[in-house]
Amino acid sequence: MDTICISPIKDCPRYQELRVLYEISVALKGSELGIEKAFETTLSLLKRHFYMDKSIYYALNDESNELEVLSSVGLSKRQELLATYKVGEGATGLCAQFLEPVVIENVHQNILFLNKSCSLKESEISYLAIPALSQNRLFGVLGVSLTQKSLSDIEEMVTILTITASLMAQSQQIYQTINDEKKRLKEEKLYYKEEILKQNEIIGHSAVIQSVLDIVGKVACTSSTILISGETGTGKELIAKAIHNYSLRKEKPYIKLNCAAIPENLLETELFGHERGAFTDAKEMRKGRFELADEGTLFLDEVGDLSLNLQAKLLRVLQEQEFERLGGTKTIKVDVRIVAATNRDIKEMVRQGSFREDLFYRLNVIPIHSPSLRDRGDDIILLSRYFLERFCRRHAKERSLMNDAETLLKAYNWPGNIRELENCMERIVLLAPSLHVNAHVLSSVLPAKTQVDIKVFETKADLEELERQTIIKVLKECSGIKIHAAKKLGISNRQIGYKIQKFEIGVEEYL
Ligand SMILES: Nc1ncnc2c1ncn2[C@@H]1O[C@H](COP(=O)(O)OP(=O)(O)OP(=O)(O)O)[C@@H](O)[C@H]1O
Repeated sequence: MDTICISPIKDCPRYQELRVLYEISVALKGSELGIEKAFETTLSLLKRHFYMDKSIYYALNDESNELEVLSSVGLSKRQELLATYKVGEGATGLCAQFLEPVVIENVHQNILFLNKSCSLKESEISYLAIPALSQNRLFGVLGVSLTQKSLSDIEEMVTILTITASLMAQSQQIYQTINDEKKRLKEEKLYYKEEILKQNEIIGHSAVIQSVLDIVGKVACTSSTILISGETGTGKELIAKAIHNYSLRKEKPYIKLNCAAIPENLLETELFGHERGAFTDAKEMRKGRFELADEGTLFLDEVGDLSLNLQAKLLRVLQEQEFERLGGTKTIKVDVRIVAATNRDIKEMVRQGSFREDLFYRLNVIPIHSPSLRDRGDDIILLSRYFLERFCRRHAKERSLMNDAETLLKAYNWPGNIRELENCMERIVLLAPSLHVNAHVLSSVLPAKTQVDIKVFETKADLEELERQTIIKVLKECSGIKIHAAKKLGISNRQIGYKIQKFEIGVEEYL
């Protein structure tokens, strides 16, 4: 009987080469996680399979235009450092310059083989330098030293090494892209972190804001409930964040709920969450803000807008720190610090019966009043400069306030407080036609009814008149009490006394 003898495919030399290339592609697949290990495995596979003396991958340093060893098998660390080639220098450099393989058949007799690493051995015969290209761009050079035992067909070897070098270049390209992206994201994260920190900074030297910060410092580390009152835009939320950031809960969640921004029928779900199927649209269970804020701080903004029904529910949570999700029966216990805020006159609401007295006392354990901007004296200037600088940076512009503009800022009433000032400074940065912003330009970005007649600011006398008017206005507001007016204007008692005398203001009129 005839027997058919098929030689095993493993014995075929082509099979072995393809097998090595396959193993190399597998090794390089994981290179986006760390290129060193993948390249080392690749170079080891080449060295072992083709009986090479050394296999080296040089990466092109775009800045220095030099080829530096990224990975090698057969070189010591010191030799790796020595083996740096300029583009065009020696066989490795020429390969990078002409983007073509360079073959040195006898390394012992060829001046192009520079042996900068001082690692040449007797057993080495030839050297091949292959450009590592990806999308026609040079990423490095693959250099190998062949021995007597290495494959005899140089052309075949060049083909295999060209495929390998191209795979290595592709891996390097992917790795570099991922690394560049990671670096960019890291820098961006740092930038936003700093921006957020800066935006949370409470700016102000006035006595009124310093006393607020004093209270914040004292109560932040306790778990007491805090009620922040004050006009809109005075920084109540900023104070709430500062309380959280200075507290022992700072690593835990800070959750905000604006009670006025959510429709009454949804507010309960927002606060306490709901079980699956609690109502038609409740496809999944959802945690409410109380649960999300567990171990952290819950900021209830515009708490004065809560309905009486929800006030009763809130009171229960505050008393017992427990509640049930909508449609649920399980009682959930939480440890939440409440900071509430309102721009309404809550005491008046209690008197009128629209706010529960018991809830008011529960919330008002530590009252903090956020002062209006017009009561912060020179903080107006401090804050304007701060916002101006911030928006200049953001919009890459340069603007500065002239003296008459700053005087006008202090004279203006700021009904929208710091938020209004902030918006005003952004408008100035975007709209002011020139670097130096004067009162005329400033008045054009303030609300129409407050715009100041430009003529007022034509001379020094005009400015003094504005100052006189401002002092009279504040004196009237303070019923002629100089010490109060001085505080409000952010000047000393002596200064106000001097100005009253200078402008011949009859204080008695206002007493
Ligand atoms: N002292 C301050 N320093 C720097 N920025 C401030 C200061 N106070 C307030 N701001 C800024 O003013 C804007 C309004 O502040 P915030 O939202 O905290 O006011 P609010 O009193 O909570 O307003 P509302 O009552 O309308 O909710 C924010 O952009 C905030 O960053």
